[in-house]
Amino acid sequence: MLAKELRLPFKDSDKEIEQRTGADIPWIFDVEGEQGFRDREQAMIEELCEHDGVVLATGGGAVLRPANRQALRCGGRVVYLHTSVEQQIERTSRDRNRPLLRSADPGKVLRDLMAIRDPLYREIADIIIETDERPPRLVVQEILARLQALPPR
Ligand SMILES: Nc1ncnc2c1ncn2[C@@H]1O[C@H](COP(=O)(O)OP(=O)(O)O)[C@@H](O)[C@H]1O
Ligand SMILES: O=C(O)C1=C[C@@H](OP(=O)(O)O)[C@@H](O)[C@H](O)C1
Repeated sequence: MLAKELRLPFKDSDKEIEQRTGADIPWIFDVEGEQGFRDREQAMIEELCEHDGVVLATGGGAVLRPANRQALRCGGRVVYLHTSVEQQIERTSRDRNRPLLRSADPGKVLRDLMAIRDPLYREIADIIIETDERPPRLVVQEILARLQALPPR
């Protein structure tokens, strides 16, 4: 939706990894482990951040590696779509495609992940937007307005 408004191509790093490997992400986690997936993710993010004029969506763990944070910062503006853990639990409860959430207590996993990742997202974000109880259309409008208000780099 954002890419359409900005008239830019949209890239999803997870989808690109799946297309290139011909395997889905749960399969990559099963066969290569999380580190194997993270290596593929890092290579993909470094490649995609070199493109100009692209809206890039990453997986939620992309901020973990310093190399990814640097590539994302250098590549353009970074927007952190903040969602409370309560909403994350609700939004992911019917989704079986997230290997890290295959747990007896996905709420605890999400709380633990958020404690580690939230400061990392904040470290690199140019813009932080609250998405709880706000439809995607409003979130996109706010991103557009806040991008326009940023001083040039
Ligand atoms: N602002 C929003 N309001 C309601 N539901 C949302 C909103 N943003 C995303 N969702 C839903 O939450 C789920 C996870 O969103 P997704 O974009 O896949 O997150 P991520 O890529 O960060 O894992 C999807 O079902 C999506 O439709
Ligand atoms: O949070 C994570 O570490 C991950 C999130 C996933 O992407 P989404 O954020 O799109 O679910 C995907 O990259 C992989 O399963 C790891």
